[in-house]
Amino acid sequence: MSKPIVAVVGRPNVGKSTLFNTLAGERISIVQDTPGVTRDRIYAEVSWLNYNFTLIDTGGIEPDSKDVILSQMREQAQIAIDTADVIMFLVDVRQGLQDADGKVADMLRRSNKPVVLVVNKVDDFDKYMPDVYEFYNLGIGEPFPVSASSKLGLGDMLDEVVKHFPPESNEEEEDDRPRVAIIGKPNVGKSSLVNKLAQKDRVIVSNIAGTTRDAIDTEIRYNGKDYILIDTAGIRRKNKIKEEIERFSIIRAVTAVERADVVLLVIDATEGVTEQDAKIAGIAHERGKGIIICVNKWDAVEKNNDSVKEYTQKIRQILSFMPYAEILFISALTGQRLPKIFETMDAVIENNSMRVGTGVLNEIVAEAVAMQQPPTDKGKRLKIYYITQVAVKPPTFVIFVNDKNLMHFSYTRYLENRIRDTFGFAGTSLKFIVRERKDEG
Ligand SMILES: Nc1nc2c(ncn2[C@@H]2O[C@H](COP(=O)(O)OP(=O)(O)OP(=O)(O)O)[C@@H](O)[C@H]2O)c(=O)[nH]1
Ligand SMILES: Nc1nc2c(ncn2[C@@H]2O[C@H](COP(=O)(O)OP(=O)(O)OP(=O)(O)O)[C@@H](O)[C@H]2O)c(=O)[nH]1
Repeated sequence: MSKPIVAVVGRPNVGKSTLFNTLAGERISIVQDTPGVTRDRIYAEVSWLNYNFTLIDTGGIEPDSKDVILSQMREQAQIAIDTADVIMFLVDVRQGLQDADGKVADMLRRSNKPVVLVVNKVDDFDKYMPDVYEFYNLGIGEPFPVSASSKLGLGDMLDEVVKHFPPESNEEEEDDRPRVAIIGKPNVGKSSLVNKLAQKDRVIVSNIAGTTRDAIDTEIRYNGKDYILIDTAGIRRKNKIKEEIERFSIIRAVTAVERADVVLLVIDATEGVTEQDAKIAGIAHERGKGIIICVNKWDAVEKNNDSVKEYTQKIRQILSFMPYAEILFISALTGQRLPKIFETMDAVIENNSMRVGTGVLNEIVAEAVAMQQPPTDKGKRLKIYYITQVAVKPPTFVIFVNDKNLMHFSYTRYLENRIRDTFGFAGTSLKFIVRERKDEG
């Protein structure tokens, strides 16, 4: 089930970051072993009642002259319109209604996207409510008063936001064709790869029914099998600032990965793997998707016998949080290893939804425990009672133990590796949940 996307739009200083932090809370730093992205406040996972959604901050505007602010706000709003299921339009009760707010409101209204008007800095409802009503003039509906910093009014606001989420069982869920997201930094060759994969077999380029987003999906057929390519390269922005281009490529990646079964992370071989590649890779890793690293432009690299080995080492080092990812050296230009991409995609998708039996799983773990004693702390040894797979996409295992605190990351890693020795699970992350069961042993 892909999570709804909620984008926050608003003028500088209205409190976007504050709202973001309040809603995302500690969840922002949950993934310790993935690089930067979550800490950049570009996106975060939010849980509210039974709802989970991805919050995106399209902002990051430097306050400048009024003209610049307006044009940047339009840009932000456009990104939100292109990517989000629901838009939160944030305004500031202290600054009151501004010209730019009106212009952006017009734009949002025309998009027909659900918009929730949020009036921030209402720290005292009695005092500020009369000023809140002024925002009805924007013509985008009822203003929801909140205080992001004092955590007031957020419940009512979120109730309104989740009301607009698309119904859970839409056509996209029933469609069993694999969905492939092609992500990567600007200029690494994403469009070229999409075109090469689609080639003459491109069937339709269309909006897939049931999605409220405007992403363009391409349906392709290879060896008699259908796939849907989720294209993040099609949308062009005339951003001038480097940080903005980066922010936008991350937002595009988040929204595409959310809907995908398998992710092709495209890296430019002529540049080598970089920290920004790692940030984008982290998006797919966090969401437990199948991952294939496509080292593109391999035709343009001067190679020797060690090139593949050297590139692989460097990738494994910079993307150390995803040692399970498949790596392919390709050329979107010449079509080198195109069949291999499809073959690997099929395998990775299968691995990402593979189930293994509880019996054999427990045998493997028992053997692993016999080979390497579980850790102890203050004379108490970790005991592993039982392991079972509870979910797929990604394969998720629950391990029952005597004391959670004794289950170190390194021992989980060890068990993961033993499980991989038997079942492979190439290209997919595995998730482990440790539960305590005090009554045994
Ligand atoms: N009184 C009050 N101040 C707030 C509230 N929310 C945010 N602020 C303050 O407003 C200022 C701007 O908040 P930010 O969250 O940085 O605003 P922003 O929209 O992210 O700003 P940019 O990064 O410039 O786009 C800060 O000084 C916050 O402390 C609120 O609910 N009440
Ligand atoms: N030599 C070589 N050049 C390539 C290859 N793939 C793409 N290119 C070139 O790299 C440049 C960027 O390719 P695009 O496909 O536009 O890259 P993109 O990732 O879609 O770029 P954005 O839309 O900006 O994110 C173009 O000049 C391509 O011709 C390849 O396999 N080999």
